Amino acid sequence: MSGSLPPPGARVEVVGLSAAYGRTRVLDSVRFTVEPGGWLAVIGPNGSGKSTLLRSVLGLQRHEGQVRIDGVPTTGMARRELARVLAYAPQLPVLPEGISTREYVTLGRTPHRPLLAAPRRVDRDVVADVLQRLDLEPLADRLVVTLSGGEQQRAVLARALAQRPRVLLLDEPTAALDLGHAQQVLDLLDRLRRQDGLTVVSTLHDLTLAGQYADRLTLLAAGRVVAEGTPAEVLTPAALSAHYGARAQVLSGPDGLAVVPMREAPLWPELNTADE
Ligand SMILES: Nc1ncnc2c1ncn2[C@@H]1O[C@H](COP(=O)(O)OP(=O)(O)OP(=O)(O)O)[C@@H](O)[C@H]1O
Repeated sequence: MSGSLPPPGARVEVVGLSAAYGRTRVLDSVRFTVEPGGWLAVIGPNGSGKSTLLRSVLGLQRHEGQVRIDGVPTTGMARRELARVLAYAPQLPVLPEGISTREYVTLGRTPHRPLLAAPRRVDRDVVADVLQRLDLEPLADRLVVTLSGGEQQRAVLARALAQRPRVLLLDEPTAALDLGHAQQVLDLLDRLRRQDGLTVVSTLHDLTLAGQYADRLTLLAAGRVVAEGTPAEVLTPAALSAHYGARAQVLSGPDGLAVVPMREAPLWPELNTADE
């Protein structure tokens, strides 16, 4: 991103993070560290606490414990200061009515420009750059609420990237994307972290993509970290069986691991031999 590179990424430390909804505890003493330029994928079955964890890191969710950015607790940072460091792309964003995709993405520049000031040249340049990188130029003047689900997901990511954060928190960034756009988005994030040192923390249900792109995985189950490490250390058939109740093979290839679901063995094998 010439002339508008994000500043180098930051170290993120989460220590003893717990959260509850009412009396129900959904995160229990979660701890992880992501180095600058690292990519941590938080994985785990439905309801294991992944979104709550991201929202807690952002300070959008009441929690106990501490989040530190380059050693500084986020509780000591002003909202605007935090927004210059951390950006977030939620899983189910509520998009504003009546504004174009370009205007929506420009909202990402808010923490960087003087209050109430119109977008400056640098803001317009950054927005044009991310619109182009995410194939959103042809949609830039459409009302953002009229975009398809996958287009809206790219617009939300574009807004987060326009913020030029040092740390990007992504909740299921590829959930609504077709395979080509999922790879385009993940490849872009991969380049940003390798070239510019952007730190990425994402949830990902697609374990093959998690294994290909993240360098560390944290597996949550019922709000606790039950495994952490490299994809090869965490993505084992035994862990997938124990925590997802899934039957899967884990294959290793040049681009990393692939998690291949296995069908249940047929109850009546002779039905599968009809054309033998
Ligand atoms: N606002 C809420 N009030 C009460 N319970 C909630 C609320 N939001 C989430 N929960 C519960 O907290 C637990 C963790 O939810 P969370 O959304 O963090 O899980 P997740 O791992 O992101 O799930 P998924 O993979 O399905 O997106 C779940 O049991 C969920 O039902």
